[in-house]
Amino acid sequence: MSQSQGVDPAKLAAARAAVAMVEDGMRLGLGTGSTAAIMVRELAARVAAEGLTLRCAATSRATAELAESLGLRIETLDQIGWLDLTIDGADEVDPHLHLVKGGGAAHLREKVVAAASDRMVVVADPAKVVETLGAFPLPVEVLEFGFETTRKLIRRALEAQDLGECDVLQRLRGSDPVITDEGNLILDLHLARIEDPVALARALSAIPGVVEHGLFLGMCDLAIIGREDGSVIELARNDIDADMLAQEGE
Ligand SMILES: O=C(CO)[C@H](O)[C@H](O)COP(=O)(O)O
Repeated sequence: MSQSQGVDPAKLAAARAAVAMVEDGMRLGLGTGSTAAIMVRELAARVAAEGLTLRCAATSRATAELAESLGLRIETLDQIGWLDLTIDGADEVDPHLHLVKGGGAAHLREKVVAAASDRMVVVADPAKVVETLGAFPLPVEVLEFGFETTRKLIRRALEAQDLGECDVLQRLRGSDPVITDEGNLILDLHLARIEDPVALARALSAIPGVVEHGLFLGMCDLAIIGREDGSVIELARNDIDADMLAQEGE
């Protein structure tokens, strides 16, 4: 299709395999991040070549702008109502297809869109596949109002889960706070390992100033992991085995 020069071959392979799943007439959610951006370019090229009729909702302003610049029409989620398929990237994917997302500060809209989709397919490179979530700092979108109080409550929740030693750092771009598309702030939780993502998700969601955390549990149906040689591995839940992890760690 359209792109390939200078594009990460593993991300491109994953993006192409996901775009091959798109059928005429589908209602699609378009993810955010570098892999999702490659997917959007591949999708736009397919639409142009085959004249597909699609309805698309974007998970961020950045994705909406990219898609529209490539000729894809973006509608709001409410205009479309429900989606057949969302294709998005991830920062980490574990053997249960639990995800950490939000490296691009878009996990709030990404979660809303994924929750309104029949299927969520993740596109990623092998570095994203982990046995245990947590090496990637967990993004938490929080309200500006009471920001320090919310940070304190998050620290308390982490202490209750024996994660009290971890840094809880505000995400900055240069010296300015990162502001999300919804006008909120991001705290990154440097946890190293998340032994019990379900318990952590529950504890974070119970804090009023937390708008949304980056744990996506039980939402992803399929992860397409691209490889440098252009091949892909498709992982349904519990398919990520020790062999693959060992191989990718070499
Ligand atoms: O969750 C996300 C944005 O909020 C991205 O999907 C995630 O950060 C992966 O991005 P990339 O494909 O650039 O590695």
